[in-house]
Amino acid sequence: MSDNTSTAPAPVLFDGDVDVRITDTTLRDGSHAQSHQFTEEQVRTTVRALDDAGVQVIEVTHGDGLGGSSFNYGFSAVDEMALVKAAVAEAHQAKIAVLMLPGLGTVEKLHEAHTMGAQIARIATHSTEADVSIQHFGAARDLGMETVGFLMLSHMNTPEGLAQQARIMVDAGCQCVYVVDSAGALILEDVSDRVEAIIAEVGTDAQVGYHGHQNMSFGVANSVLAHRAGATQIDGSLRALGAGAGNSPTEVLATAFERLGIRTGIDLGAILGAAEDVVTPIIRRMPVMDRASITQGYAGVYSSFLLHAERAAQRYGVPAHEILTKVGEYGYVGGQEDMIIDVALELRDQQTALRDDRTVSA
Ligand SMILES: CC[C@H](O)CC(=O)C(=O)O
Ligand SMILES: [Mn+2]
Repeated sequence: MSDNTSTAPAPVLFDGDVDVRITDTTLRDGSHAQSHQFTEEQVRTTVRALDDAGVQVIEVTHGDGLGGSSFNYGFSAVDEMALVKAAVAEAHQAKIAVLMLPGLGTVEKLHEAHTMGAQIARIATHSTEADVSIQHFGAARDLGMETVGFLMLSHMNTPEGLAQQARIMVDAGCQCVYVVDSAGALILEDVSDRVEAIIAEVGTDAQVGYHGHQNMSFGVANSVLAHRAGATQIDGSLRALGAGAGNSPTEVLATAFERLGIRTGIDLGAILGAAEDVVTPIIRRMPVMDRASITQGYAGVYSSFLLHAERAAQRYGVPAHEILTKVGEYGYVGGQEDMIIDVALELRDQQTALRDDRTVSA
């Protein structure tokens, strides 16, 4: 493992005078809403627009991270390494980040992405499973990459529990730990309490970030509170393009932070243009707050389960929001996508039994 102990000075990661660094994930989390069908040309134009607007980090990979292109998660239209390479070629000031889930993505894939020019490795685990990321942080630091840790479904752990998980990541070489509201389930102090707890644990050993989803419409407000609590890296997505009801819109984050006098280094005119003129025309499915996605926020269900639930709903003739409610009750987490089918079958059987009862008693 690499020599990156928690006694290292706080990482200085930002270029220029910014108070908060925005990472745009249109080309990664947004890939869910696009059913992973981004073309190389779409990646190039989006990166160019984000880079021109002054966004410092742009994430590019399959929606489920490196190695996500598969039967289970959906095949990408274009190999993600080609997309990473294209993004790197278009970015003049922005760094290209890749995300990986240990187990789905491998260290080998990380090496490949680094060879393509990716500079930041974002390693994601469930909010109670940080230990599975240890070797990946070591590998990323050995490659000289900047590192970010994603504690997914952060609502499923307490602030103190999350802080302990953050410590594991930081000791492994993570330079910024994110509170990841994968379900859009956190509301205001739920976020700031978690950010504060992590800061209390990691101090100056690492930064803290926040990644929001819009299922209950709190992405931007939560981001502001996260920043007030000490978070210095915040994620967004143009036009909110992302899983579930989408992510905190990058263009709104930039506008709101500017109004609050919090410097992001982003040019407002340029980012509004990027959202409106570059990304809007290519969107296949605009993320919306509807019955299914709001249910996800309320029930605390992983945002990227939405399309899986909708497909199962169609196939087995049961409502998607009912599937998602049950998935929330059972506490399924990322990686358990196949259980959505089981839930749909369970609901279908219940429906059939109810119908049969009615027929008998009629
Ligand atoms: C693929 C990892 C995951 O979807 C990361 C993320 O964006 C989230 O949990 O919200
Ligand atoms: Mn997400």
